[in-house]
Amino acid sequence: MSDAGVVVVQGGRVVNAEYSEQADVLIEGGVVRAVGPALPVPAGARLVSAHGRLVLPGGVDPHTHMELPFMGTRAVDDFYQGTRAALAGGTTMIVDFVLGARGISLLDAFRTWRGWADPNVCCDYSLHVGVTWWSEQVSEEMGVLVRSEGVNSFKAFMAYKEAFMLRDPELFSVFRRCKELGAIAQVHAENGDLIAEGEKEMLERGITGPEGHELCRPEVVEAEATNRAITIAGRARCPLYVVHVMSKAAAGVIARARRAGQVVFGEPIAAGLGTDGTHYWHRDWRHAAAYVMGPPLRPDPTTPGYLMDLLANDDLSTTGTDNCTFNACQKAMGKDDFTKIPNGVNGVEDRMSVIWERGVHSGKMDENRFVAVTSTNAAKIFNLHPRKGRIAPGCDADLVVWNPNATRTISARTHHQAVDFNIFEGMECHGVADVTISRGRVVWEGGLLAPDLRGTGRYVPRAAFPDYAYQRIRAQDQANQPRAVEREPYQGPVLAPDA
Ligand SMILES: NC(=O)NCCC(=O)O
Ligand SMILES: [Zn+2]
Repeated sequence: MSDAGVVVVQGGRVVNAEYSEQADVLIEGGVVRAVGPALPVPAGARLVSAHGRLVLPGGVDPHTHMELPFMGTRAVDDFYQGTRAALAGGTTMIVDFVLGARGISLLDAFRTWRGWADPNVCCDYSLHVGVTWWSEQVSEEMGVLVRSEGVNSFKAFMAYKEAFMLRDPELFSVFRRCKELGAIAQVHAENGDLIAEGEKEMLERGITGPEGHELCRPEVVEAEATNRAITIAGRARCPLYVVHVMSKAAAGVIARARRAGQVVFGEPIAAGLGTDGTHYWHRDWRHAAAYVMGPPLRPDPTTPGYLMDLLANDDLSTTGTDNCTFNACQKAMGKDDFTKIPNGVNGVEDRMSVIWERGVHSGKMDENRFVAVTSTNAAKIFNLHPRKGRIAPGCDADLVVWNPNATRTISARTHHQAVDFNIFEGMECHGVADVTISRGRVVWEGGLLAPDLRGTGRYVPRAAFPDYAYQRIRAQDQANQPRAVEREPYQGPVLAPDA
């Protein structure tokens, strides 16, 4: 099942973000060579039937945290198991985050993450880099990362006060540096000071369970920070990408900014589109703790549908997962104090099916919009397009034979992730990956993963100044240049300042 020679995907409906067509796809050497009706089949080619199926670009998950060291432990889905699971769900590329501690060289942290990922990834991957502190050194290293290491996106945190949080002037400096370098600024938008105060208040009130996690960081805490980040990025005239948009209020802030012409992109995640924060009030502590992530899922049950509406109409742009998984014993580090529950949930395996079910099967978006929000838009924003997120001659042969009529029921008992819980447990989804092809190899077929996938993925460098973001930024800079007013010099008396 894992041959990487010539493959012909026959008889499917090829779906790109702009249009769909009935066509075969000829793959050779890991690259799409031809797309068209009734293509001649080269001798010895492997045939993959897509009759009655859709052929989609493989999913690009722009937000994962495989084996992240975090909150005193380490995420259990590592680069191997996490990317295997991605392939089983139809995702063929992830973009993970380098997150070094304060004071750590960004370059050293980047090399550490490459060391973890390169020998283990089962699909292609790239790396955003977190800027968790600010200095001349950080500024210089951002330049090296862009020029020499193929990084074009940097994430700043407005939360995690004791660990990663930056203050407004630091955010401004990071965003300005991103602008100079042609990078995309990313932000985790929550007000870290208010969260810290809220945590104290909840614990003082005797609220120690997972519900305290949401109560101390309600929607307004996310919306305020989202608005502040957009304001600061606007002043830095830098494109901004807001990761994990979890609330109606924050999504509304992004929608308004986009309608006012700002270059800002919002990323809801599978968790926020597929489930909600009522679980924090579940009587079973382990169940409730499994949903703890930041920003939290929202208890308003209309939130997932609302976020999907905004995703469908382009107020929101991409979908990630923030996949960052912890087992029961790790979550139990916070059994007496919700502030110690490691933050994070699953999603990398189920994102495509959850979005198909809630987005396409529900009638909110069509198959082309599905492709846009699961691969193409992320590929455009992070300068991977058309290599990723598109099926056309010259593109990487990362694609999925998608069965829109089949269903599967999500469960931790059957998923391929390392984590012992699934936040979508019991959800029946239409939309199933029948076959996944990664770098021209059939890696998932008939419910089985190829056995020899470890280390077969590659690091994908990304060039600076993606047109999708920077064309408009350049034009706006040109159009909005501040100009001094030409005046006759003032000729009147001038008061001498007091000595
Ligand atoms: N989101 C979350 O809860 N965990 C991963 C780290 C982060 O992205 O904030
Ligand atoms: Zn994250």
